[in-house]
Amino acid sequence: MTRDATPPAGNGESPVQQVTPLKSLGWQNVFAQQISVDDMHATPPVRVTEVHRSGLRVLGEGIDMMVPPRADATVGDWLLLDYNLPSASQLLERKSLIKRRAAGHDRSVQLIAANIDTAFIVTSCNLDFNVARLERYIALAFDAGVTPVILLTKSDLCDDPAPYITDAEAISADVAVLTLNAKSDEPASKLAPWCKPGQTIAFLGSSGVGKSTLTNALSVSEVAATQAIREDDAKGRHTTSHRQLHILPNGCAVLDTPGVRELQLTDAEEGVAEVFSDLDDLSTQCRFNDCRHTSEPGCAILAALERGDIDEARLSRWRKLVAEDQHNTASLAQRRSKDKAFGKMVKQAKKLKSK
Ligand SMILES: Nc1nc2c(ncn2[C@@H]2O[C@H](COP(=O)(O)OP(=O)(O)OP(=O)(O)O)[C@@H](O)[C@H]2O)c(=O)[nH]1
Ligand SMILES: [Zn+2]
Repeated sequence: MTRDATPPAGNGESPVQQVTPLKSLGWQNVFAQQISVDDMHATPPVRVTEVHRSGLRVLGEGIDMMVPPRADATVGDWLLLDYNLPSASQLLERKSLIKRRAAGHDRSVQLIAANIDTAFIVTSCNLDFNVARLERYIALAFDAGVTPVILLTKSDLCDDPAPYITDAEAISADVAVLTLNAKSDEPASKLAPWCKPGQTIAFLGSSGVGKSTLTNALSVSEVAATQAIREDDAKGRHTTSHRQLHILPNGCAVLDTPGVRELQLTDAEEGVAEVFSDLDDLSTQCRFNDCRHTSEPGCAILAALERGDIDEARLSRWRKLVAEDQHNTASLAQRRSKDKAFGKMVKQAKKLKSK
């Protein structure tokens, strides 16, 4: 897969052209192709804009209602609304999906958000800035099929943002890096290339980095609550209570996710390989297929390290991400096979009972 850091091309719309209600909700050709014109009337498309325990809030053309909760849908998803039996509404195939391993002992996958076009990975020009965390978010975005853009906030609060920019730009040639003061009028103009009608964007990052401030800056009205930050530790308090999809005045949708503090990678092997594509390519030259690049003879990675061609710290972050991803993926596989075995047992027990 090749990528570049250029923003999405305009969908042919001119500024004067009216943005339809569906388009401002993020309706695109990839979804339209999944439904016939006749079905558009019988089962109109609706987008999941809020996820609550009691149900999903869906919006469509002239539609704003709650449908029963379902495990297979998340915020950002498109459903073909079945008026008679909303729980039977068809889930449309996704363009992208951000997921993560659920917290706690339950190792199930948690759906975070669907059909995001661009994820702004937000961090500030202060103690929050952490290359390893950025790499994780970027790997996750790549893996989800979402275009990542690094967004460095609070440029006004630091003497010189240049070192942050240099470090961020070194992460991947395929990821654009922006720096701004989220509290100024910069967000609208700097983010404009990605925030077009029909596009869905999201801000990911730690608490207090400015995600709500950015959403507010792009909106006419204040839609997301911001809260004062604790200056001493550069951490903010958690102010986002549930996931929401905000429709901006210009017809772009913002998915405002709760602060994802401890992001774990799940099945993100491809994303990790993309962020570290140089190391991944190099590893194909190792003598052994299953080389762990620790002490194996003929290891191309270790040879490059010795020559000083690769950065040791970056190599160790790569190793850590690969290991973490393998661990999470293995746990999931284990759980799935356990579930399968249990299902089989239940089936057999039922069979025996009915005999
Ligand atoms: N000076 C300055 N302050 C900023 C900037 N971005 C955010 N802030 C301030 O930082 C604090 C936290 O910003 P929020 O937008 O609430 O952060 P958040 O990422 O939404 O935080 P959570 O909702 O907890 O995830 C607020 O007081 C903002 O006004 C910036 O670029 N410059
Ligand atoms: Zn090797």
